[in-house]
Amino acid sequence: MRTFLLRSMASALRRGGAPSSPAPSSHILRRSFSVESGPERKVAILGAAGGIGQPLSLLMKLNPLVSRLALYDIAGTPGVAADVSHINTRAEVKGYAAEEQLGQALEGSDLVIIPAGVPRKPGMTRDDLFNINAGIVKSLCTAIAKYCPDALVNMISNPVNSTVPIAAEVFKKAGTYDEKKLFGVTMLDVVRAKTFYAGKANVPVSEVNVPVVGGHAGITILPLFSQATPATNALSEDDIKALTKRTQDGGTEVVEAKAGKGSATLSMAYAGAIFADACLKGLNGVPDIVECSFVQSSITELPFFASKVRLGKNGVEEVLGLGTLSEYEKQGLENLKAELKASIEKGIKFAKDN
Ligand SMILES: NC(=O)C1=CN([C@@H]2O[C@H](COP(=O)(O)OP(=O)(O)OC[C@H]3O[C@@H](n4cnc5c(N)ncnc54)[C@H](O)[C@@H]3O)[C@@H](O)[C@H]2O)C=CC1
Ligand SMILES: O=C([O-])CC(=O)C(=O)O
Repeated sequence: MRTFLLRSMASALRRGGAPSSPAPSSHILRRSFSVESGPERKVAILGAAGGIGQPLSLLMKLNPLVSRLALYDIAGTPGVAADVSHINTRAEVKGYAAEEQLGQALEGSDLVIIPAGVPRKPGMTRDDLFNINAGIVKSLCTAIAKYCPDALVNMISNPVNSTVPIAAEVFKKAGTYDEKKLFGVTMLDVVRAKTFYAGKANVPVSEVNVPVVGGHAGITILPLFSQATPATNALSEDDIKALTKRTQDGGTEVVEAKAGKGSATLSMAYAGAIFADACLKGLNGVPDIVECSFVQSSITELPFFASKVRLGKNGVEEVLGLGTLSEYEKQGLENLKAELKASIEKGIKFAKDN
């Protein structure tokens, strides 16, 4: 079944003179998002009025798998919720503006997406956000444990390498931890790796796949271009090194370009919406949904690690292995472990001490 959204976008394009069949944007959306509806699914976005939260709220409102959309923020929610609620798609939108409404926002959620917290400014690392964002994530996860302990959680707030372990500890303390349900969103690294690879290898970007493993900060981001598809012989070792560095520094590239006005928001909202869609498809029993995410893992000696993950009715169905790595990638894997381990331990210690 095509959604109203797809039909109306297609007809809008036709009105604008674009070829009537196939409509390019409906094609794009078909590739990126679900076009089927399905069972009732409630999604809550915490931090919904922020730079990521607003476009993410829009994209989740366009997703036909969502029947209820709860938008929560400590500032600016009513305006965003009223605005998004006028869009004539399936999801019924409600805004929740103050801390005492957080419980209502969360109750009955199947999926909670967290882009709440401060973003970087030029010169900062993601870890510089720890002092503020750790406390925000901890209090939001405490509420999730209380009001929707069975929901899947998509953690966007940085530093992801620490905020995911914080969330795990909070859930453990509350007795609600299920490692299958907690995801660090590293999808933007995949989105970037695909875009940069397609440009350099001169292959159609819509066909590209590149796994990105490790974590979500600097050298902990490890794109596996040796496994990129479609494969190409056109790239030299130097090209691969440059692509790897650009993927690792993608966030900083945006922070610098925004020159003090925040970090990636639009591309992150896109990546977050794609990942949330994959989680919902998994919950709905769609087979063979595989995306990269930072999850509890035993594929290396580190307790959390990003890799390909098969999604299913309970969240993580299977954490997939790393596959065959090139010598350069093997080195990258060894190089990232110390930093990733320290970030994970910092998150665990914070949650235990606070
Ligand atoms: N995982 C990833 O790949 C990426 C992660 N990020 C991270 O996402 C986070 C958000 O970034 P932006 O949206 O650009 O920031 P922003 O400052 O534009 O928005 C953050 C929103 O969170 C809200 N907020 C703060 N404390 C809250 C609380 N206790 N409860 C609910 N809402 C609260 C604020 O009111 C604000 O609306 C940052 O930590 C950023 O580093 C950004 C890009 C990519
Ligand atoms: O770089 C940042 O601070 C935001 C982020 O995580 C990204 O864009 O990958």
